[in-house]
Amino acid sequence: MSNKSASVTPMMAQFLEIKEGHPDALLFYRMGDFYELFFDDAVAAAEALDIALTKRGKHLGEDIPMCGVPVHSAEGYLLTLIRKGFRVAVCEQMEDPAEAKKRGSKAVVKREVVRLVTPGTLTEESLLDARRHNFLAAYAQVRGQSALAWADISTGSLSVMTCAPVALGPELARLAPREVLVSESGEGEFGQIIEESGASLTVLGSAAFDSTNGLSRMCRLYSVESLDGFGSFDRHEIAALAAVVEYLEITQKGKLPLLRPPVKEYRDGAMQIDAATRRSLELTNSMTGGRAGSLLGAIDKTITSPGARLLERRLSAPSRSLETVQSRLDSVEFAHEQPALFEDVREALKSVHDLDRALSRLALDRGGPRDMAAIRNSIAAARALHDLLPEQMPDILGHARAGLVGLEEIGEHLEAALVAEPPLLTRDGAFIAAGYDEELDEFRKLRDEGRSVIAGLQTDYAKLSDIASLKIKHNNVLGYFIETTSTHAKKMMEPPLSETFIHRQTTANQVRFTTLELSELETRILNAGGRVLEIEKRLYSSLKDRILEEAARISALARAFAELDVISALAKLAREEGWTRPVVDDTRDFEIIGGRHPVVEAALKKDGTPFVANDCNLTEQSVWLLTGPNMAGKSTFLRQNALIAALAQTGSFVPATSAHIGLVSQIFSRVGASDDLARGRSTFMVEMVETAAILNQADDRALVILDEIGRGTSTYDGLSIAWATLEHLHEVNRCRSLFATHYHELTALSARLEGVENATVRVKEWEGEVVFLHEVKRGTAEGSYGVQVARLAGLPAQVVERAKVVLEMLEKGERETGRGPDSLIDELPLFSATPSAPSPTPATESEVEERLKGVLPDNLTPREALDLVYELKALTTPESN
Ligand SMILES: Nc1ncnc2c1ncn2[C@@H]1O[C@H](COP(=O)(O)OP(=O)(O)OP(=O)(O)O)[C@@H](O)[C@H]1O
Repeated sequence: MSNKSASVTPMMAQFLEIKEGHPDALLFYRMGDFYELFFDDAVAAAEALDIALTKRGKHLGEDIPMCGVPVHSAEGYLLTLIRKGFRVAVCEQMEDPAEAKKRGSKAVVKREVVRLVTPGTLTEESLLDARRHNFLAAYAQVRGQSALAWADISTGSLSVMTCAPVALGPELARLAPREVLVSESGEGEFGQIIEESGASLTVLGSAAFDSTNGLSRMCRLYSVESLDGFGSFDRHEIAALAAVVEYLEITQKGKLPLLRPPVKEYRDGAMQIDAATRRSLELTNSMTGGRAGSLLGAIDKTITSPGARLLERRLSAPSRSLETVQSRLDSVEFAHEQPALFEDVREALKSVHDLDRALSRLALDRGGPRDMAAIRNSIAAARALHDLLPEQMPDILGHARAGLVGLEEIGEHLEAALVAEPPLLTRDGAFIAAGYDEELDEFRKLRDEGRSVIAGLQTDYAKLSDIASLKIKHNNVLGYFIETTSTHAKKMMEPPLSETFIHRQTTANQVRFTTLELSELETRILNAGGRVLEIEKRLYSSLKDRILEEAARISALARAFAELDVISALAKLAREEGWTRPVVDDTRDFEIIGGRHPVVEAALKKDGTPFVANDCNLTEQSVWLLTGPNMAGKSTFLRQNALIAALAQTGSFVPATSAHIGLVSQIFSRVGASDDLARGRSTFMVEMVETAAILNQADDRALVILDEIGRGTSTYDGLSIAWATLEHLHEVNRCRSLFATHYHELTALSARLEGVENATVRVKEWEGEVVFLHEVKRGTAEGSYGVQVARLAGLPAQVVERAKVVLEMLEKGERETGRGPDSLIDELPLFSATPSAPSPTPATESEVEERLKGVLPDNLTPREALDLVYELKALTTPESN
């Protein structure tokens, strides 16, 4: 494709040259109202977008494949392409085609790539999920130390954290960045981890990660001599930050977004939750991927998008600082106690906009008047909120309140400058309010009221000439002109009137004139529209500068809104759902009374089924060994306790009657492993890898939840692994754990291990059926009821009956002979030879009843009656067929 030949048209030559600079992006080549794509780009885009592939001219004797998308609807196509993993280089026309023509008929319009659109660098509202962050991250290693930096250019946040390679996976799982940068040398080691996190991987040259150049790049960005004012950053952290900034410069073509100073985060500041735990707890995403069905989905009552993003950040990283947790809880409690006041706060928040994203678009010149109006309206809302809130409030609320003021001046300025409901784009003007700029008002008057200005002039001239019939008219040849009948020609063309009126044309009955004033007026009217636009654009630009000067304060306002939103949302949730404030302290206690699983509870509520609350106490005995039949509610119980801990340390009230939680450092949860075919691991292998991670990492402040460890292998192997794992947790990790198992043999361990308590989820047997009570009680399960549960699931009656027989024999055999299943198997009669066990409640009963219901005995012939008897017999005893 880069092979140029003499037959290449100038335009194609330009295309090829630009494309050469962006080999791994689709090139959106602007041609008038379309972005055109050529060659392989066209083929790939046409398929991805499901649009027609055509051709345009020839290159080296071959047709050039082409497709195109209209500029006005390009965003939708961009979104599809980005979602499908492409990156797009947007190449614009940098001059008016008329300019190019001046250089000769063959001259090509100047074009340049103005932006590279990649998953991590989106800013358009339509391309972003308002309630989620869009992070771009970079992972750097300098002299054996590593750091992860991440930015959301749509909000301007930039953070960095020292992050050893083992922590990379968990941190990526927490942040869920859309795109991660690594250096060429890091690709081999980290590429897979990054891709497994779901992010798109971008490899940059090592120079982008150079910490010395990086430091000066960062200093230039913030116009400072050193970064010390923002905190102390190590070389590897600077390298990661600098790579993010470098990449933004590359993709935004030098136009840097408004990045706030970098914030240094510490891994041990937050509860550590690895990727598998996040998945199994469904903290912020459900198993199926979305917010719906996740804990976040169930608890999010925020009103604003920045509030939703803050809540997600908090819930993704529950705090490990007692001070932070208490302070958040104090604020939620305050809001909880004043429902009326905080309903008003929520009402006021409805007129608050996404300030961070508006600011970012303005800074990147992708904004518009509506972004300014968003800032204006939000400042007005801030004032209203400030008036609502009392002076004396807990810290976080107090700080938020203080952040609501200080922008009055710019607020008033924007009130005066902008119309109430400005249009989206600057292109067509009409967003600056009347009375803001005299010159603009005048030009608008000329443009809009041109006719009446002219009508006024007509009256003036009629008076001056004393010709009542004098008219000012307009045609396309002359433009505006003054017209009188021929009878007045002489008078008009003689002094003193000829000093004012200049003769233009004489027709059969009329004479036409102009005046200096009229032609000036005409030029002004003609230019007025253009001038109006020009002035509006100039004013837009100076308003934008004013806003950007206040960016730091506007960001602080945005944070204040988000904080108020999160706190009032959590308070509302607690009130509506009857949640309580947890006691969080520095102990290793863990006692939940009447705990509930918020997501399962909400799902049950829809069917009108009540959720059974359950207690959990790991204070005395730190390990609970939970047995109970399938479907009894073990997984729900396990998860709910982990979720309650996460919620408490997020700073939220919790779904329980009371909760006492000693700060949890890490949560590990393995609930129902699944295959990881992509990595070539079986269910069992995944489970073992994950169990290994827990046993190697859990410290004595961890909370570990293990569900049916070892079920993916043979009974004895599984039992032994579960046994040893439980012992290790108890003796070595010494953490608080909930351990659910089907191996009833394990319950014997509680007698030997002091810190192990048996618990079970109760069921009742009623008329041969299991009834789930969902109640967790200390003690061991009486049976496993697996066969009964299988029947509930609709397993064919024959299979259920057969399973019962096998089970009975196995149990009996083991009891009486102490032999294992292998030796018993030979003694079991084969399936076909099984005596038909009378079923207490045959599954076919209803079929018989149904068949009988449709029979009218009086209408049956003897032969039909006999057939019916055979038919019914067949239905009740299928084995005899
Ligand atoms: N406390 C509860 N109150 C009411 N219903 C519950 C409760 N706990 C669980 N359930 C219901 O029981 C269903 C099964 O729960 P869960 O998946 O926790 O069972 P399990 O014992 O882990 O089963 P398995 O061993 O088969 O995985 C849930 O989907 C829910 O509908």
